[in-house]
Amino acid sequence: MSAVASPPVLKVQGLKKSYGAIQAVDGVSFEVRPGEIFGVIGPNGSGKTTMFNSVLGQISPDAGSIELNGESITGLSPLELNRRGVGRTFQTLQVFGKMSVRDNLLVAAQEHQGSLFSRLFAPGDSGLGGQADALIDLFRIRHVAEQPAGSLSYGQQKLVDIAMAFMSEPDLVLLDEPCAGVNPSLVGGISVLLKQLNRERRSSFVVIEHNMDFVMDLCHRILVMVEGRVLAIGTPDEIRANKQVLDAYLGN
Ligand SMILES: Nc1ncnc2c1ncn2[C@@H]1O[C@H](COP(=O)(O)OP(=O)(O)OP(=O)(O)O)[C@@H](O)[C@H]1O
Repeated sequence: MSAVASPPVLKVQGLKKSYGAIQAVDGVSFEVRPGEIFGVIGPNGSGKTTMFNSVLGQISPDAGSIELNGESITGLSPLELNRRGVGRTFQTLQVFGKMSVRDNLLVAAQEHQGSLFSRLFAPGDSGLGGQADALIDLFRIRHVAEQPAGSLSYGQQKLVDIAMAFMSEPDLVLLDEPCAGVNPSLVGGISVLLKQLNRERRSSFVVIEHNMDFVMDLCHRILVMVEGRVLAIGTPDEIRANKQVLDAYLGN
């Protein structure tokens, strides 16, 4: 009896998005395998965020198809994607400064569960307290859990922000520049955390990041985007040794 291979967690085919004359994403295709940490790198303006936002239902692509675990998710809203097990972080912090760290986590989970008014009311526990506490311990933010998130350092707020994406116990998390603005001393810690989450929860990640050391250390495979197109996909070693990538990006 032959083993049935699992479908890719994420399959993107022929994705296109233009803004007027600017072809921001120009026919991008790739697959993310179950349990994989998949990096996306490329120069500023190469279309990484536009590709991300198209996958996440934030903007409508002009063409292309997107599948999650073998099922089409093309055109689904961010809320529907959350319900299907897709989490995300943004380039900018999404924490509520006046709410405690723990309440930020609870609200994030309630949002994923589809409570549209959850941001308007003080959050109840909704049975999610145990999950929040597990993440608080994993992220080593227990000592600040009851403090207003806005009183934390930027780096600590970034940790809270990342933890929030994991409250819905997602299969797939898309992280948009998790190291942006973070003190170099914390970058290694974020990498360790993401590896631990990947190992223990078996979730797959897509990570956009400019910090090359971080990407090369963290990711199993990396996609290089240039001018809206895929220049290369490969392991960190393959990408480092790729002459086209060196010429177009890494060698600069
Ligand atoms: N809302 C928009 N309106 C018009 N042009 C846009 C819009 N969003 C992105 N673009 C253009 O699309 C191209 C791709 O931008 P995008 O932000 O996706 O690149 P990126 O690789 O994520 O860049 P960065 O690394 O700087 O975040 C750029 O030329 C950008 O100016």
